[in-house]
Amino acid sequence: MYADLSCSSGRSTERPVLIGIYGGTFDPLHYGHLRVAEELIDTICFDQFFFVPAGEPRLRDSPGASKHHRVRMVSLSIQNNTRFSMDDRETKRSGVSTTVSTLQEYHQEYDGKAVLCFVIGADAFVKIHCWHHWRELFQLCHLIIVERPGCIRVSDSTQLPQKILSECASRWTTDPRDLVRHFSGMIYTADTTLLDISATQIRSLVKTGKSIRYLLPDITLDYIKTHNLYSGKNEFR
Ligand SMILES: Nc1ncnc2c1ncn2[C@@H]1O[C@H](COP(=O)(O)OP(=O)(O)OP(=O)(O)O)[C@@H](O)[C@H]1O
Ligand SMILES: O=C(O)c1ccc[n+]([C@@H]2O[C@H](COP(=O)([O-])O)[C@@H](O)[C@H]2O)c1
Repeated sequence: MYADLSCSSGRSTERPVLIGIYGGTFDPLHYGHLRVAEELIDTICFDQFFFVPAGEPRLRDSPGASKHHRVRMVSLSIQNNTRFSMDDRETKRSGVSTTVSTLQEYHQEYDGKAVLCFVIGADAFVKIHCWHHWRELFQLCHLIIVERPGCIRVSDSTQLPQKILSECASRWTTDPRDLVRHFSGMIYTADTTLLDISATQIRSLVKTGKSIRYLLPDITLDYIKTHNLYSGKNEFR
C-alpha cells in the first residue's frame, strides 16, 4: 500500500505520478470550477492538475465563446495559482473532443506511468453512458465526482441509468488512497463545497445586462466585457 496522499505529509516516492484533469467547456470558467479544484488539490496531492477546455464539445450546443476566448479566460483565471495548469490540446484538435482520446494521449506522454484522475460534476456524470467509448474510461482513469446543487447525489442514488449503475457498482470509494492503490477504474466521490454557479447563469446575466461580479474572477469579467462576449452584440467572436 502507498503512503498518505495528503499534501501536508509530503510526496511519497513510492507512489505513481498522480495527474488531475478537469475537463469542461468552460464557457466561461467560474468560481464553481475553481473552488472545486482548489479543494481537491488540498485533499489529493496531485503532481499536476490541468484544466482542459473542450474544443468542440460532443453532447451540447456550440459554446457562446470561441475556443480562443475560452482558453484565454481559463488561462487568465488561473494565472496566480501555481497549483493549476491549463492544457489546450483539445482546442487544437480538429473535430469534436472525446475524453478517451485525451486520456490516451496523456498515457502515451507519461509512458504509461501516470495515474489519471478525471474530475466530473454530478450533472455530467449522469450522462456518462452517452460518451464516446465510455466504458474505456474506466481502463484509462479514475473518476472524481463532485456534487452540484440541484443535481441528484450520485453516490447514494438509485436513480442513475441502469447502464451506469451496473458498470459502476464495484467502483465507488470515499477513500482518496484508493486512487493510488489502483491504476484506474475507481470512482471517488469528493466532498467539496457546493457552489450554485453555472456558466449558463453567467451567460444569461451578461445577456440581460446584469452583474456577474463575484461569480468568477474579476480578470475574467474584464475580459468578457472587453471582448463583448455573451452579450449577443459581438459578431466576430
Ligand atoms: N458549480 C459547480 N460545482 C461543481 N462542478 C461544476 C460546477 N460547475 C460546473 N461543474 C462541472 O465542471 C465540468 C465542466 O463544466 P462546464 O464548463 O460545462 O460548466 P457549467 O457551469 O456546467 O456550464 P453550462 O452551464 O454551460 O453547462 C462539468 O463536469 C461540470 O459538471
Ligand atoms: O468523450 C465524450 O464523448 C464526452 C462527452 C461529453 C463531455 N465530455 C467531456 O466532459 C467534460 C465536461 O463537459 P461539459 O459538456 O459538461 O462541459 C469535458 O471535458 C468534455 O470534453 C466528453
